[in-house]
Amino acid sequence: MASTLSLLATFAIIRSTFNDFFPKEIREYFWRLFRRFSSQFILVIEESHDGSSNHIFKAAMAYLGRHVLSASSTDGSTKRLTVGKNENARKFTFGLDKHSEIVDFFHGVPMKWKYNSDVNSNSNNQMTSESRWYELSFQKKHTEMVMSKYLPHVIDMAKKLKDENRMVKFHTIRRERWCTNAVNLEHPMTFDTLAMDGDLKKTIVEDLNSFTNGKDYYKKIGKVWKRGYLLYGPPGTGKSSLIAAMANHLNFDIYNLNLSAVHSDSSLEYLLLHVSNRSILVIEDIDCTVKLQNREAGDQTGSYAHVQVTLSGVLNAIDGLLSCCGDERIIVFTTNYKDRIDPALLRAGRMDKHICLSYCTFSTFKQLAAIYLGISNHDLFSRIEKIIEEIPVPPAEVAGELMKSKDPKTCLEGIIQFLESKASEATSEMTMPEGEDGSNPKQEKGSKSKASTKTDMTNGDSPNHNLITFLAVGSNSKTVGEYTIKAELAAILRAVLLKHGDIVSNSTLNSMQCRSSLLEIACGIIQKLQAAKLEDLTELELQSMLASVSDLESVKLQISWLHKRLDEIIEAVQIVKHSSTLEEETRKNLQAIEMEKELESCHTQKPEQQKKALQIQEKKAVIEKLSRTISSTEAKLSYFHMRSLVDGLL
Ligand SMILES: Nc1ncnc2c1ncn2[C@@H]1O[C@H](COP(=O)(O)OP(=O)(O)OP(=O)(O)O)[C@@H](O)[C@H]1O
Repeated sequence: MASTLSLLATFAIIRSTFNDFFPKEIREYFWRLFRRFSSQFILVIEESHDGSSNHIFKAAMAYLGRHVLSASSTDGSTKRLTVGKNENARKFTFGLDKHSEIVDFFHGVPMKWKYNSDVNSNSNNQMTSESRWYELSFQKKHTEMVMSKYLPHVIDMAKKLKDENRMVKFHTIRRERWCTNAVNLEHPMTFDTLAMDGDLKKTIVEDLNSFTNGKDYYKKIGKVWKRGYLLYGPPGTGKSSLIAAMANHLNFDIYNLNLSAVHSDSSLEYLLLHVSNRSILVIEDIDCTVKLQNREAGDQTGSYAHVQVTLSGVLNAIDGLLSCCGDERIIVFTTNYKDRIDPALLRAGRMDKHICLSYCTFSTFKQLAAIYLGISNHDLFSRIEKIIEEIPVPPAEVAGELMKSKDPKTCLEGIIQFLESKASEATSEMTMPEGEDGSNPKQEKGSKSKASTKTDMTNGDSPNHNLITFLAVGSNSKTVGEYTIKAELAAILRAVLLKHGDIVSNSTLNSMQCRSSLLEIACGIIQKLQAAKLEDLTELELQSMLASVSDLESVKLQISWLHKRLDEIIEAVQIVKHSSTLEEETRKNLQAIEMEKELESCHTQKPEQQKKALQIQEKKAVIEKLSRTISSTEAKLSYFHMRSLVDGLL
């Protein structure tokens, strides 16, 4: 490379001497002659091409913008560069100044770039336009390589640089359309400042990187280049922060889709068709949209009655044909209550990764202390470790406490005080009498205790490890055999073990605490069924129970009998729904017969009378068929109407 540079420098000196001694016309004659025999090739890349802007010119501008600083000048002279930054760019952009040259080495081959510009003026010597072009010169023998490799490389790199340098935008909805003026997302959260347990952060980053580098892979397997993440966990555990970190890491825009601001599936469709590639579509608090299913079934009551988006509209957005209209897209659902989400949304292939964000563990606390106070250890850490593992406190609350003082000792003492007061609150709640349903009235519904939200990341295809529930062993717990379980469920567990044996003995979870938790979930489901009548249960509730049972089965709990019973109950609930439709149909047919009869009596002409009589006969046949279906569905239902939903299970 050094010898090439000195050659270029010598060439430049000869050229300048030549310019001093010969007039322009002679110089140009010599240059033409020289070029004819020269082994050099020059590509002229003009700003516009065939009347529109030249893609290669723009790419060259962006590419050289990055390389000008490190590239060599052709003759060792000072490089003249331009520098600028526009509002939507993250960094400065550099460029070659007029008539400047640089050499870029591609696989060791020198590529000489020169930037030119010329002002076009009219007869009054007024400037009308400016022509700009690059000259790329290289040795003729490299022509093939330049065309097939170097120019595509310039274009690819330019695209990457442009993506890297653009500001991340945050798009919101206004009147069922994306706002035209998206704001810059200046959220400072990155994966460096996000505190997370164990390897979870590394796993997420690797997953994102392999997704963005996976264009060819997705093409090869015939799958749309998109990825779905479900982020779940209690409030303040970092779901929104994780989304911001993802967007900053990938430099992807965020499209915040607030479903309650969308009033029809067609508006949803429109919005999704106008989400750009390389973006993250966020649907927060998806558990609220579970109501979608009820709306489909005609439930227009409640706080979601005004929302018209249906479940199938949302499903179509995730994995229907609509989802194919775009590339390199990420869809993120967030929820505080995973168990309230419609199981259809969680089915394999829809949400590829389920990420649980949990309460603050000691490891998360240490990361937060390093971020906020810049300390990796302190004498007070051991006290914090003891308390923090015992109580559910979201990272957001710990972060709030860490901001109260910059002095580590004062701040950590404040945190200890804060955690201790939380612990004493929790103790007083534990000793309060339980509500009718056995729940602690003070504890937020759906929230789990600490161990139940242990951070984990599971594949959407194998939902399981999020079942571990923390068991408060105390006055509310009882031991049945080797297992400790909520006192109110002890009788059910005893009956289950008696009838089905040790259903947890083959479980993939080994500790007694985890096994007890699995049994507690199963018994909780049985308890709900035991207390309910068929008409009390919605299909949604039952599907959610079924999802939990499937999760339990995936960790080898032997409860196929409970699975089968839930399937039967769901079928019965569907029959109830169906039978009311059948009854409605029968009523309509009866009404129609009455009308036909009246019309029949009005007609004096025989053919008309015969026609009406025929129509009446047809309607009667339909009614007969309907009543046969109704009585067979009633027979099926009577099984559950006459006995408990768990009859024969215990
Ligand atoms: N894991 C974390 N690491 C660092 N900071 C965090 C973390 N979790 C929460 N925080 C801090 O708490 C604030 C609130 O957290 P965030 O909004 O991300 O929680 P969330 O889970 O999205 O809550 P919600 O369910 O209420 O929307 C963040 O702005 C951040 O400062």
